Amino acid sequence: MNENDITTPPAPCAPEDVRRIACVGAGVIGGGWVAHYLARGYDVTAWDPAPDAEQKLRRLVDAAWPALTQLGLAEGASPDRLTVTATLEEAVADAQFVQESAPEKLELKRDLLARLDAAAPAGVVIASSTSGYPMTDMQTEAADPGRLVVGHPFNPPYLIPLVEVVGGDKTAPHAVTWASRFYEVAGKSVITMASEVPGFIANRLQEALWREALHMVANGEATVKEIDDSITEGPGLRWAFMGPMLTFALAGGEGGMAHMLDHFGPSLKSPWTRLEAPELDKELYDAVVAGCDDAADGRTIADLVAERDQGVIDVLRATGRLPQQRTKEDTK
Ligand SMILES: NC(=O)C1=CN([C@@H]2O[C@H](COP(=O)(O)OP(=O)(O)OC[C@H]3O[C@@H](n4cnc5c(N)ncnc54)[C@H](O)[C@@H]3O)[C@@H](O)[C@H]2O)C=CC1
Ligand SMILES: C[N+](C)(C)CC(=O)CC(=O)[O-]
Repeated sequence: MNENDITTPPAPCAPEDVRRIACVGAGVIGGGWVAHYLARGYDVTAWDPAPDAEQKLRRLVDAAWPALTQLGLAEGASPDRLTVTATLEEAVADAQFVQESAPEKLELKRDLLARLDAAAPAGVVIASSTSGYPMTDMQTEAADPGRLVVGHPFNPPYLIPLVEVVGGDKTAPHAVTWASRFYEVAGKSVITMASEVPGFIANRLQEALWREALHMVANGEATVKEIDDSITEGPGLRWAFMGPMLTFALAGGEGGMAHMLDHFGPSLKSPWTRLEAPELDKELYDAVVAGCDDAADGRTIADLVAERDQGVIDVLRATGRLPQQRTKEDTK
């Protein structure tokens, strides 16, 4: 959308000045957002139509609080700063940011986002936690679609840092910029996507793995336990600190990603997955090699190998699969 076509007013306050957040839909993810925002010292209003929603929400926050306390609470943070309202309108009336986390049903999201848009103060950015719907498909009923963005979290939002932010065709670019900055200020790690793609980035990757796993179970090729062990005892150990691209660059030894592609590129055509492999043409080859160089950010292959090896040892230790490191004091 052209910035000149935008009628969406700017947000009434800067991302740094937000104090009051509304969370609409308070199940697994909405409740997790509530816990996160409370721990970061915000005042939170929540609304959820389920009759037992308030008890469930308060139980979720209480259960999360010890972990959040361990991580370090913001000054003044308290579960007492949560207000559960009787109506959606009350929840958002005074909000400076709205996070929608209602069930993953397109019609429901369309109607709810339109209701939130009608009730929230002008310009306030409204983010949807959707796991995969493009905002273009959800913003169809809203009077001001310009302030609607996707803010896709990971479970539980109070511990997993990533939020993927992206707008739809009718989202004002300034709303996307505002939301990304807001999430950073609120302690999240943000990827602002340049364009919409269903499932965003991380869920497309997770879903590919998940579909392949389901095919293997359905065909009797692997058990559920073998699938889980193959990740927790294998690649999952590396993915906690190094993504799949740089990890595979190290499979190319001193030749890095270029050698990895020369060596293993042909196996893209082997029947290793049920997904169709993309053509490994020069453009893709160069983009992957250059992307790895960018991600390495000046670190040599030797630096990355040392980093990976230490990371795997740290993860093995942290998950109780290696003895905790003993200090000289312990061994006296
Ligand atoms: N569960 C997960 O791991 C993740 C879920 N998400 C997304 O978060 C959103 C919520 O999912 P969950 O929390 O898992 O679902 P959930 O089923 O745990 O919670 C949904 C909540 O929405 C409430 N609700 C029902 N109708 C509503 C309405 N019209 N307006 C407002 N609230 C309504 C329900 O009472 C329930 O408490 C979905 O869009 C989902 O795709 C995103 C990331 C991870
Ligand atoms: C299962 N899920 C598709 C709803 C998962 C997510 O959207 C993100 C996550 O927490 O992995």
